[in-house]
Amino acid sequence: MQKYHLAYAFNTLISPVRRSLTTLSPTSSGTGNYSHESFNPDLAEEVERQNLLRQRKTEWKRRQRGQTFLDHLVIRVQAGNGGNGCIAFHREKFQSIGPPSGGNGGSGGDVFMLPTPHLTSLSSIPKVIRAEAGGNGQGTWQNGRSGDPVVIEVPVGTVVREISGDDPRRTKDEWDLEAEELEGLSPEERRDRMRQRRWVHFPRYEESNANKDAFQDAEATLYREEKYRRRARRRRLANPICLDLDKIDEFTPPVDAPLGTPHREFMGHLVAKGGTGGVGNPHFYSSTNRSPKFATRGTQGEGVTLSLELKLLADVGLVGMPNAGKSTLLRALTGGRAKTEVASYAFTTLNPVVAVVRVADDGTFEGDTQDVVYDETLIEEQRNRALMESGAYADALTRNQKNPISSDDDSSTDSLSGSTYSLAAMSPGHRFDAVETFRFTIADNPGLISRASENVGLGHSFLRSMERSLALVYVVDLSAPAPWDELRDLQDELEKYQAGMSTKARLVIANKADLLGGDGQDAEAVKEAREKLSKLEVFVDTEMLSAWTGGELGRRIPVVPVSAKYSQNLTKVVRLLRGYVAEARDGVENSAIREGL
Ligand SMILES: Nc1nc2c(ncn2[C@@H]2O[C@H](COP(=O)(O)OP(=O)(O)OP(=O)(O)O)[C@@H](O)[C@H]2O)c(=O)[nH]1
Ligand SMILES: [Mg+2]
Repeated sequence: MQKYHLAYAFNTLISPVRRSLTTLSPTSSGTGNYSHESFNPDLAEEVERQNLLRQRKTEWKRRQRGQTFLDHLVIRVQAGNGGNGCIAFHREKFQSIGPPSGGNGGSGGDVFMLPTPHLTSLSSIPKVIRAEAGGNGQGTWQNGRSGDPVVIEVPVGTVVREISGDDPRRTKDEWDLEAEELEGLSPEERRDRMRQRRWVHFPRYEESNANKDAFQDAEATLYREEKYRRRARRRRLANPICLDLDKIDEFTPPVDAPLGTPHREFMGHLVAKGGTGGVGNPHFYSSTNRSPKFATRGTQGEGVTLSLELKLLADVGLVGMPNAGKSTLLRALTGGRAKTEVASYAFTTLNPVVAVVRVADDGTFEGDTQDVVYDETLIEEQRNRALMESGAYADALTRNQKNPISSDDDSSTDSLSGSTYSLAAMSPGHRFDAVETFRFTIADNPGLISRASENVGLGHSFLRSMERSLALVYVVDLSAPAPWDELRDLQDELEKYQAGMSTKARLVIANKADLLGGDGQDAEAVKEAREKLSKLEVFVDTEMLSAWTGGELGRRIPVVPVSAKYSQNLTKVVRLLRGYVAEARDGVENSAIREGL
């Protein structure tokens, strides 16, 4: 109970400025909706500044304690420039005046983006990525080598959007840079600059080249070709990159491909194309120009600014206030395998953690045992250390040995509380002997509090990892004085993040039910607990459902009282979740088939 108040004390920790601002307007519900009379641009600016500061602090908090989880990032990608063409003339013994022999420049490296299943965070992606430039052409018809492509590996579930238009973060391309450079110059100066950017001349031949018809013809052709490139660029700008990398694409050659067709590795989605190489002087050789002394430069590779957003793909997302017991629940549902921290202070979990729930045909799941206690991780560690020092593990079999821990000797009694702790809970043994027939992923998330949309607490940006979940589950603390208020706030915050998001909620888990009803002997306490639960059910059935499109959904949200710490009543939770996930997956598959048709 004390923890609960602590969490709420956090909620009320608002800066004096914030407090003065919110009291200004009667219409303010914390979303910046100030009434017309009290609107003051200075104050609005101050609110925005405070919001930004809080947002930065939130980001900072989420990267604390060596956590390398990163779910949004802006990167600059620059494809390689094309290499320049070469001006050379062939020379060999007894042939002092040979034909032009300059090689072409190599093309610049492209940049690809490839979804990879083994990544779970964007933290390994550098902020600036450059592909290699193509090599310059050389004498004796040697073409420059092409620049190596760069493949950016991103986690599956990343959404890539190009930052375009007038956004100051957008990278300027070669046309923008040239337009800037030419601004305010006289026509002659402009022509000279444009020539410098496009042509390479044989040493000391720049002047004479400019006066030659052959060069002027070549220049006219080059500008004509440039028109196509400008048109292609306009088309590109009108269609900024938008990729949803939610599945792993693989390149498979067609089944009827002829034998010996090279199997190319799929490198991913092209995000920036490398520049093309310039042409060497043999390209300009003709009957009227036997010794061309000019070649073209390579073009610049495409440069794009991309915003990456990681929307983790977990089937089920847990939503709850801090300390509601989401992390404990995740550990209980996964047989202790989920590596998520549990502690009695608010905002223990700073970033989403995804784990797998394995279910057998008869509805049992991995870790489906009632004699395991999932305590706070620090306490478990201390207990574990004490057990190890006392030699309790000396005879324990390793998990690779068959039947790792027998049910008779896998528990030891805690002398302080008298409760029984299984060794299996402390060293998660994979005791799931039944045949797994269904599995789904579940994501534990940081706590969501009211006013999270204003970046109070950890903000609500982590909800992006739940946008794609097939089902959402509210986790509330049943021992709290008014769990229905928690639910109301959670629903509000989900809606503020994305309208309609709360319609994905399928289940309300009333956790910490073990704290109610006393020891079961006190009839009064049991009655009180029952009343509280039924009040919560009535709230969910009436107020919460009516908030969703006037209750049109026609779906009831069950309220399940559980104790995550003592693994009580979790089989029902898993059974329900399994049903929702299977139903949603079928729906997704059917719609995919419909779209395919
Ligand atoms: N008695 C009891 N305590 C529980 C239960 N579930 C969790 N707790 C305790 O509640 C506290 C908070 O649990 P967490 O799992 O860290 O809660 P959380 O929702 O993940 O909290 P944040 O990560 O801060 O958002 C811990 O001290 C847990 O031991 C339960 O079913 N019964
Ligand atoms: Mg947690």
